[in-house]
Amino acid sequence: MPGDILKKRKIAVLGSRSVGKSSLVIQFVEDHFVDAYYPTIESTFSKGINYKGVEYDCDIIDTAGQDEYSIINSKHAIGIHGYVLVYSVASRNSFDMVQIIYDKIVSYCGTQSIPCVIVGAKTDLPKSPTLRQVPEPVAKEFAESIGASSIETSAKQNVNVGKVFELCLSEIEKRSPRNQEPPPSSKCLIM
Ligand SMILES: Nc1nc2c(ncn2[C@@H]2O[C@H](COP(=O)(O)OP(=O)(O)OP(=O)(O)O)[C@@H](O)[C@H]2O)c(=O)[nH]1
Repeated sequence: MPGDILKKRKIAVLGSRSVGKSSLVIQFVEDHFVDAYYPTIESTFSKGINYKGVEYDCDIIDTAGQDEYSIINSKHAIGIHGYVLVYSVASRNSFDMVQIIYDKIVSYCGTQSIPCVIVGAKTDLPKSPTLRQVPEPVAKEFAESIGASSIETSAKQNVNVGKVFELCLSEIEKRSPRNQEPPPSSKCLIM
């Protein structure tokens, strides 16, 4: 049925190495925390997400950690509906990397903005506020500047994990054509 096809969503999770992308996805899909570190090549997980009463069949693509030399290619763009860009609140470099990745995706896709959630992971890690390298308002300001949502999470303590994917669906649905107001010039005037 055409209605079923519309409810399939693909979400790509990107960020620097070891920021907690796999842990976030595994906590969400499989309900447990992975303490060990296994660098990811690429894995796709499937999960049904009920958002605002609608069931979405989501493919969540957990990608390999990126650095400034990594290249965005078609698998990061074609068929992807929304992005989860992850940094660690204990690593300023990983936050800078999120901004680089965002610019690369926008430039690869040739659009002005993309449906995206900026995620500050590992909030349980800085044992004192002085060990935190990315203050929440800084990330919020960046997210607002690009029209994205932002949230902080701990996969270890299962804080805000489900919220990440709800926000991502919300960003995707906000931009879906049927939720857009037609531009004023194309509005029909019934006489
Ligand atoms: N304290 C704490 N550690 C975490 C959290 N999330 C992930 N980690 C740890 O950070 C390490 C890296 O986590 P991964 O989820 O493998 O990171 P990744 O971003 O998928 O790494 P790549 O595959 O290299 O890109 C692991 O040892 C995790 O246990 C968290 O919320 N809190």
